[in-house]
Amino acid sequence: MTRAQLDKQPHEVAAMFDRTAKRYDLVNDVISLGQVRLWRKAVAQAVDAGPGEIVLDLGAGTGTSTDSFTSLGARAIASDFSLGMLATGVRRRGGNSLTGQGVPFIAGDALNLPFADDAFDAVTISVALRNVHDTEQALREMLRVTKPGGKLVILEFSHVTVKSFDLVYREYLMKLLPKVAKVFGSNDDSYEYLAESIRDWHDQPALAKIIQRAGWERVAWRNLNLGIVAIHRGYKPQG
Ligand SMILES: C[S@@+](CC[C@H](N)C(=O)[O-])C[C@H]1O[C@@H](n2cnc3c(N)ncnc32)[C@H](O)[C@@H]1O
Repeated sequence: MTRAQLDKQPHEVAAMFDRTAKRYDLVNDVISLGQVRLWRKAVAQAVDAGPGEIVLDLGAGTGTSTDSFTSLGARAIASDFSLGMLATGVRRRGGNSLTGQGVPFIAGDALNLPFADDAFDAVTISVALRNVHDTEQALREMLRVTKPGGKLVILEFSHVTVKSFDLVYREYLMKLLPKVAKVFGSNDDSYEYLAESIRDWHDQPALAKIIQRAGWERVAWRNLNLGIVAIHRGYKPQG
């Protein structure tokens, strides 16, 4: 378990996201310099879910990550344990948590999902696995609720692969990012935690090993923006 995960208990993580919920998407756009929109498109392409398929977006927050799947015709469910993030997403879609623009918002803990076995064609989690207290248990739960042969797609901050750029990026991450986030409305330690949790997170091969250990097969990854983020993919064994 990483240092940042050790420092914050699950209820503290949920409370932190409750506090940042209203400004979350704006701050995300600003601190990623708009790149988050491209990352979401790449995730939707990796999930590649068509009409009739059902996708679980875990740690979905306000549901912005979920929208990229419904725009391709799939059905998608947004699930998260921060009621503040879910409520913000529901409000933006006109108020009904079960029918708001076709995306149901379901409160649930990634470590103990409120869904049946083999329920989803694909399970995905965007910039949220890092925040879950027990990475491997979350990956096992995702495996349980995915249909045999179904897909896992993870978007997560990762490790920059070009050394000279890594030095610049780390300066931005640890010094500038928390300051920029504060200007746009975050007035607590949430974005210091964000920066630390990114710095302390597994690199690409280490995360791939954890995914395999949890039972997924054919695990592979693709770097975006020189490894600032990576998309990991895996499949649930057929039988
Ligand atoms: C950085 S946000 C990502 C939101 C969204 N996926 C996106 O791409 O914008 C991380 C989310 O993970 C959620 N989260 C963290 N641990 C969780 C857990 N154990 N169960 C469910 N959600 C969790 C937080 O509440 C938060 O909304």
